[in-house]
Amino acid sequence: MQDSQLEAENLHLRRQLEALLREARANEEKMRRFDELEHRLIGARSVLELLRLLLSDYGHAFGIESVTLALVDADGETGRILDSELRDGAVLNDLVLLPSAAPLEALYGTARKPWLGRFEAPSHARFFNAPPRPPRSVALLPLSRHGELIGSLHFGSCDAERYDPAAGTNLLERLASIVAVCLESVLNQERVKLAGLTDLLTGVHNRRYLEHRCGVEIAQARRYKHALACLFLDIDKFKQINDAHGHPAGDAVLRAVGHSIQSQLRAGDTIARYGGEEFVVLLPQTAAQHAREIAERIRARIAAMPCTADSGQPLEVTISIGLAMLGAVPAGQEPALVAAELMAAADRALYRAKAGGRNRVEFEAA
Ligand SMILES: Nc1nc2c(ncn2[C@@H]2O[C@H](COP(=O)(O)OP(=O)(O)OP(=O)(O)O)[C@@H](O)[C@H]2O)c(=O)[nH]1
Repeated sequence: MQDSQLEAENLHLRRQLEALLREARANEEKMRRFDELEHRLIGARSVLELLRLLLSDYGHAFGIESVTLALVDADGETGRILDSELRDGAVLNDLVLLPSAAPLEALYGTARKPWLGRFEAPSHARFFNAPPRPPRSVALLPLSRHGELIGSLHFGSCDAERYDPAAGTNLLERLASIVAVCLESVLNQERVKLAGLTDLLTGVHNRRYLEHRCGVEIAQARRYKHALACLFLDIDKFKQINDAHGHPAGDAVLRAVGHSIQSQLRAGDTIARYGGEEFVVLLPQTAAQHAREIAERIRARIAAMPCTADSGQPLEVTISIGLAMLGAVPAGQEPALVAAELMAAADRALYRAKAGGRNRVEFEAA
């Protein structure tokens, strides 16, 4: 073989070796980033921290244009957990809550393996929440725990070749297992936390949560000079309902009233059962006139709400509402004291609503 031929071959081999080394280094770097993210996922302390890592940091670290997540939420509990975590009506656009696992079962079949390939709008679009540009290739990862599909993680790329059906899926399967365990763990933690702050009968928050929330809302209202309205709501002649139709009928009325009030509030508002047949609502960033309208609407809806006892007898359910607005607060005043005064003012207004004939709204400046 001639020297020049040997030299050319040598050069070619060297280039090949360099390319392999570059690829090995890139893979090593990818593994390092993967390990780092894996550690952060495992260390996530709240559902929001975990979702941020997955839906935002993961895409940035690996240059993935679109990362979305679907979670099965059959009883609505995950939605409630997220509502209590997300403040001021914030939403997570890249998260879809599914009322059942059926769409995921249809997607993954019994194999429940990651699916890699071209984006197919009819079956994949619902998992990508209308991104600015539809992805060209996707990786769809089933998330299972104890044999049940609990969700699905989706990566979308503008590069049509990025997620190749022939590529190995070991790393993605490992990621899916870790994400499923982490999600289950943080959701369980939040469930326990929420249970301690929820009224078991009505499913709305309890007084303990209200006291904490009221402090937060007052601090925010003072810092940003926002209005804060407080409603004290009490079911009228509730004792008569219990006495005439029994305690279970009374419980059903409490649940229906709690549900009706909640359904009329915005995501950033707070409703809590204060005790017995009393509820408190906090309306941040709501001026007096608007708060009056909301209170009046809640009152009217409940008065019109169809309610029947087990015997089939119609029940007349009405509520009285006291409304108070957070007034000017002297600097340095204890938030707990301010909260107590605000609720006391709403309670005084409620007393007047009762004395004035019930099924009405009364106002009192705090
Ligand atoms: N069913 C049921 N009743 C409850 C619960 N908690 C408190 N109560 C009842 O709520 C009733 C409250 O009665 P009162 O405070 O006299 O008030 P009221 O009959 O609503 O009368 P006004 O408020 O003046 O219109 C009592 O009979 C309590 O036993 C509960 O969790 N379930």
